[in-house]
Amino acid sequence: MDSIHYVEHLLMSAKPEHPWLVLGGILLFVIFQRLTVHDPLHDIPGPWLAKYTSLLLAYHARGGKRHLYVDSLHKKYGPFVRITPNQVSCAHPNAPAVVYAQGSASLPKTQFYRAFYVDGTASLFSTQDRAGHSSKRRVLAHPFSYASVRQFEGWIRRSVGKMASKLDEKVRRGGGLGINAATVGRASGSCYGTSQGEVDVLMWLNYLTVDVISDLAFGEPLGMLDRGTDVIPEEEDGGAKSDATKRGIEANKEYGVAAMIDYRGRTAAILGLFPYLLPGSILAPLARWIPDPDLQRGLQGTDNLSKIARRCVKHRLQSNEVRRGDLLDRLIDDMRNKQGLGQTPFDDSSPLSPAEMAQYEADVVTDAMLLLTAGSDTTANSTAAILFWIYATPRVLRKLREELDEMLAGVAPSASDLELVKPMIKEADDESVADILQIPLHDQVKDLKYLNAAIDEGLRMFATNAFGLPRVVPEGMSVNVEGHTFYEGTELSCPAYTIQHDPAIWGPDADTFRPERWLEESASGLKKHLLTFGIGPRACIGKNLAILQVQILVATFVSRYDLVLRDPKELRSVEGFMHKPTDLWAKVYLRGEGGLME
Ligand code: HEM
Repeated sequence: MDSIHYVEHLLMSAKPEHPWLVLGGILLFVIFQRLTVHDPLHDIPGPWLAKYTSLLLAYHARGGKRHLYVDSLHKKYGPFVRITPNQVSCAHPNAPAVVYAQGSASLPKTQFYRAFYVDGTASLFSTQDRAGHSSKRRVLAHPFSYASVRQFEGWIRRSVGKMASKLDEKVRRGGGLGINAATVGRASGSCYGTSQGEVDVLMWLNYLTVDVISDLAFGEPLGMLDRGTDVIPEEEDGGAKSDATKRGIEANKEYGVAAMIDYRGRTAAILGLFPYLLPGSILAPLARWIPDPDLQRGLQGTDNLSKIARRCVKHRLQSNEVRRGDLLDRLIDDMRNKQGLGQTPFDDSSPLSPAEMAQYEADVVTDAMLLLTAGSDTTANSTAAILFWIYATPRVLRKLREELDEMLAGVAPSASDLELVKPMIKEADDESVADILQIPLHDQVKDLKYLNAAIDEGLRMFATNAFGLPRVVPEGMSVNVEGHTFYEGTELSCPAYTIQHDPAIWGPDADTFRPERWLEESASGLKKHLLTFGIGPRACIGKNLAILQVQILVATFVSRYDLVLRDPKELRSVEGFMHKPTDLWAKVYLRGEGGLME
């Protein structure tokens, strides 16, 4: 046994109290080192403890309000604040262009992202080095181009149509919506108070987006909308469930998919601040000993999600199903091409060795799981936040309805529109065709000015991506941000929430939801300050898919439903890696049938 494995073995077999001794030792060592070695960030202000340890930031990350904490630091110390021994938060309006620069000036991701490795494998998202990232990004760039994403519109509208049909049916039955409100494992597990006559709209958006992305990335919807819950049930009917459900069994007994994604993000947001606890470090096994149930749920969530992804990918690799042209097909195609395999079937005659097949599968699984985790709750949370702001601001709701009514009046999607949704027609039964037809076409809504302004404004106000995404100055390089020079090893981040609420950029009404600001003459310079999807070479690759869904969803809700929000004054939220509403409880009525004045 070599020394690394020996230490790993010792840690794995240590009693629970020993890791704390190790952690304490590490902390003392770090403080000693900081006191004796030259500190290149000595002139950057910030809380004194941040000079020595990331614990203070981790404490606020654990509380789910890191962005508000960092925002308060900027209010106190100015645009540059030291938030950990190595990291400077840069809230100057010009900072994002440098920190997230393109080309040779681009800065790689920090070690923080190792918190997202799956079974030791880096995904497109968590790959740190620039070259490795570029080659992975090339693989997925085409499937996520606008032209490709348009081909998924049929699948998306089928799921949105199914969601609308379910909501309609329950609303028509009367008594409002309280369906499955108490289901264990719903999203962040944060449902509160009574559900009488109300529905948590956020949960339905989660069912929808998990179904959409599993349809595109795993080959079929995971059946959340059908069941009205995102908990994949245990075997209960002797095998009558869908294949996808069967493949999820055992992987998801306690929490819903949204909850697993949520806990995973929260855990990564904390562990990512301590690289020596992350995969690749010999101390990584210690993370499993930290006595924090939420943190352990996050680690378990990653294991469970990767099990679901692995089963779905394996099923596709081994099946002789007709190609669907979905993201999974494309991931598999690209990997096969890269390995010069063409369409060789994956059976006993495969030219691959078992080890090669295992690596091949691990890569596809990691990216399929990335798509599920990066592409589902982000879209649901952003849509929920936008709907909150729209329904909480009656003036905006009225204006938006005028615009939508004019566009949709008399031009409801017809059978000929099915041309646009061809890719899924061969799979559609009469019921799902009827569902699809009640949903606005992307072509009808994509260029609506006020709709898009309301979406941008909702994303600005809520900031789904709220804390600063960290980048590191690489070896041999230095970076100048507004007169401050940062040297190799320094981590830089731009706090999206703070920048998106900066009165110097947005004016004195920066904290007001006012879509009109995006339509004014001065608006042309604003887009670069909206960091929702990130900017630069690591910006969101799924933006086209996300925007397409958000536009269709917001148009569907606004033109179809009245939502009477339980609390129009506050959208409660929690932050892990992403910032998300905890819920969106509302009484739901068909438009004009109750609740809201037109
Ligand atoms: C409104 C919804 C979404 C938001 C707010 C969002 C936000 C972001 C942000 C801020 C990043 C940069 C992260 C970083 O630098 O650490 C990112 C990256 C990424 N997103 Fe999204 N995203 C959304 C939807 C999607 C969708 C639908 C998908 C795909 C199905 C997706 C896939 C990805 C991937 C693969 C990356 C990593 C890209 C890379 O490193 O090259 N996202 N997203």
